[in-house]
Amino acid sequence: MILGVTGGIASGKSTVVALLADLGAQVVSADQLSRDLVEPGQPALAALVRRFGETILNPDGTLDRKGLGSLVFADSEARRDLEAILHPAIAELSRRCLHQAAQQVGSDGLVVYEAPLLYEAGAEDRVDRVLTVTVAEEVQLQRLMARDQCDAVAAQQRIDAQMPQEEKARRADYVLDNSADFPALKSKVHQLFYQLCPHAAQL
Ligand SMILES: CC(C)(COP(=O)(O)OP(=O)(O)OC[C@H]1O[C@@H](n2cnc3c(N)ncnc32)[C@H](O)[C@@H]1O)[C@@H](O)C(=O)NCCC(=O)NCCS
Ligand SMILES: Nc1ncnc2c1ncn2[C@@H]1O[C@H](COP(=O)(O)OP(=O)(O)OP(=O)(O)O)[C@@H](O)[C@H]1O
Repeated sequence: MILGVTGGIASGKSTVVALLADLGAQVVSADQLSRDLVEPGQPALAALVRRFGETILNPDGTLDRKGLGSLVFADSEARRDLEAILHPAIAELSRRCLHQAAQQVGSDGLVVYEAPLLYEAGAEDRVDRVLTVTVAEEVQLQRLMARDQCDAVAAQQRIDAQMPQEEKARRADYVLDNSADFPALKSKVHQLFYQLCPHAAQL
């Protein structure tokens, strides 16, 4: 079974996925794959430089993620161009990684595909079921500002660049709200895991 985990920015996807990994799930992360694809020497990085110019590079030739982020979250046309370059490559690589992970865990195991833009990118067909992680709006803003050390304007721009979380929740098979504390989240994640993998409870 491949479970897609999605949700708004800073909703707690990575936190949920880390808990599932502790329980034995194999994880494929779209965010991580998108980072791997823009390492120096990769064709996607060269395509980004052609579109956005050398100023998106740090002096050592790596991608200036903060700089590119400030650019694309303030300009939806630039964001669409970035996605047109990266999403097809993420799609191809994630399909390969998911296939490999599914073979590794076997028929009783759980593979998790962490993908913030699962619905926006039309990636539902890569997974069997979808879990949306939600969080109260004011908690989301606070957690995002604290984690990324950004102001409310920059945080809100990123939130607004994604499909509303209510829509992600409406489309999902499972919804976990993460507005409360870590122990509350952990208990919800464990419950869901044993529902998805009942055999694991007997181990
Ligand atoms: C714009 C970039 C350079 C900013 O890098 P940065 O290190 O600051 O952020 P990071 O990659 O860790 O992303 C943090 C979160 O931002 C959100 N986010 C990222 N890209 C997008 C996007 N195109 N649209 C909406 N939200 C996005 C996601 O919730 C993601 O989890 C980077 O996010 C990027 O290359 N994005 C394009 C690829 C993409 O769509 N990735 C997200 C899903 S695979
Ligand atoms: N229940 C919780 N209580 C307090 N803080 C939390 C809780 N869950 C997550 N956090 C914190 O909120 C921030 C966002 O969580 P996390 O990074 O897991 O979100 P995400 O959905 O993966 O974000 P992104 O979309 O940017 O990848 C992190 O700093 C995390 O430690």
